[in-house]
Amino acid sequence: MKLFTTKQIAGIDKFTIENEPISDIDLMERAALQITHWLVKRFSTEQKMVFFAGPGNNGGDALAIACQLANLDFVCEVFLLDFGKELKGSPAVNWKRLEEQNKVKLVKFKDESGFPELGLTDVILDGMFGSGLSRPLEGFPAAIVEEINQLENTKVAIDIPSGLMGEDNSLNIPGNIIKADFTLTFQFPKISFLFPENETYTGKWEVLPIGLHPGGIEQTPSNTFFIEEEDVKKTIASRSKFAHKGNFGHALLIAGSFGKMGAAVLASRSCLRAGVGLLTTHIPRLGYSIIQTAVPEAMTSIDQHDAIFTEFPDLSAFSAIGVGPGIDKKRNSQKALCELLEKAKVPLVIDADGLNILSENSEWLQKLPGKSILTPHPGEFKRLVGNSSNSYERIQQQKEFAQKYHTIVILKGAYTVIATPNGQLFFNSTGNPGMATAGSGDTLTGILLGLLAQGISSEAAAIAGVYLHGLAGDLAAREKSEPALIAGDITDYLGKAFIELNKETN
Ligand SMILES: NC(=O)C1=CN([C@@H]2O[C@H](COP(=O)(O)OP(=O)(O)OC[C@H]3O[C@@H](n4cnc5c(N)ncnc54)[C@H](O)[C@@H]3O)[C@@H](O)[C@H]2O)[C@@H](O)CC1
Ligand SMILES: Nc1ncnc2c1ncn2[C@@H]1O[C@H](COP(=O)(O)OP(=O)(O)O)[C@@H](O)[C@H]1O
Ligand SMILES: [K+]
Repeated sequence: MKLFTTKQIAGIDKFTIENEPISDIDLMERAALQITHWLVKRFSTEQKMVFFAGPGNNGGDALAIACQLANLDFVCEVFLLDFGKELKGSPAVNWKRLEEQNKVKLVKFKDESGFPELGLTDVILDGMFGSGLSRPLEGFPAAIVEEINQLENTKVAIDIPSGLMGEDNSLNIPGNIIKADFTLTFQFPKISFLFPENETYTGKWEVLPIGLHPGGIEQTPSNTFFIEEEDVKKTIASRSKFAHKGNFGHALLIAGSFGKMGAAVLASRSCLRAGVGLLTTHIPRLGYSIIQTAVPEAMTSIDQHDAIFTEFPDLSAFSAIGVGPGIDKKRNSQKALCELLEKAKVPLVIDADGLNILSENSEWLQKLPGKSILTPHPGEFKRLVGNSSNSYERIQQQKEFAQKYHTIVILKGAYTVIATPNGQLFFNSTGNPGMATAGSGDTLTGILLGLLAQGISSEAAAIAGVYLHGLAGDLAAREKSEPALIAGDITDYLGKAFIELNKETN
């Protein structure tokens, strides 16, 4: 799914109005109805619905929802922020409809002194500002936001919490943004919802489709995407009846050191489960019996060193190479990594200590084989790329880095972001907080390596790998719970993730 800026979404709204065609007021009614349905399912008519409406279409939505709910026997009150200007267009039509309906208490107020007393169970609907917000809130509307944020009542934001920008909030004033429990957003997730620091404003968010015109969506260019099932299905081909293991690549994984052999085991297992034909795991001498026992399907390549990575086998047999999980950063390992970068002719997946070594030797980044994949978590990213003051800035840095070094950067998190060398960004839609557990990054490295080794392009392997990793985590969490989920479960559920992906195709 393409993701758009709020400005682009306004353009798609306009396109829909002109080309469906549908009147502005009917589109607003359709959007409002989606929210009304959601509210009716969640709340009872015993709870009063208190709306705060602004001067634009977001306010217009609030008025339309109030009208619809009142017709369904909900007690509603509307408080309209009065900026001294008459309402125009659809918001004005909806205000008139409410006056004529005569079921909803309507109040206009100009300053904080007009702020109402609320009952404990009243639900607050925030329809003050939506995607038309042009600058951070200040003065009267900011004071109302502050009052609302102090209340314990359940708060539902219409389209976007008032005060929050759809993309860049670096210059915003944190106290002047509504902190909602739920945000019901129209048609597309707003990009700012995907950043961890904005969870406090959006609460749980849901996308409600409002039937925007497919032609408008198609013709609006975007280089930012939300990864969904259909983006991944096309990457995972079904196997020929006559397939043999030689058809699915030979991966080399360099992982583990004394005390960290688990990383090599986790990554090896998930590489195999991702469907690779052959896997050779290169490990220090003392890890030999561990890997042979824990992962009998893998062949081994044994380092001359007992405890760390200092050399690698002849590379000619391998279709992709993974390096980093648990390798430590000793001087000889650094040297070996540098040599690997110089000799490798196939894409690498570099994770964990592999990335930390690169951070300490940034001039080696020039040596990366084209279309290699780097998988930093935010701490590794900071060491590799530098500081950033917020997530929006960080993904700009990520984009530049991927372009500069012609590499794919996977910044791991709740909404993992993939940056490609051609300037595109892909946000992942799967995964859960149960995956915040030791070793779950190692399993991702294994999956990426397994896909890459099968000849899947680096971009497609990154997108599919991240999605499948999250999906396996989601399926595992369903049965194991989030707290009890451990990294190995992700690997164990990878099979179910492939089946789930296939299910829809048939
Ligand atoms: N036909 C459409 O375009 C649709 C729009 N929809 C709704 O319309 C919203 C966007 O509506 P609008 O473009 O009217 O914008 P908003 O309703 O978000 O706000 C625009 C108004 O707020 C004022 N404003 C902006 N920033 C301000 C600030 N910092 N302080 C004080 N005033 C400020 C503007 O001057 C303008 O009067 C969406 O979020 C969504 O809720 C939905 O009804 C779906 C259809
Ligand atoms: N809250 C979360 N929601 C979804 N996925 C998560 C969450 N927390 C962590 N993950 C995923 O788990 C993995 C953690 O990787 P990493 O931090 O490298 O762990 P480790 O170093 O222990 O292997 C990443 O793929 C990340 O996207
Ligand atoms: K809002």
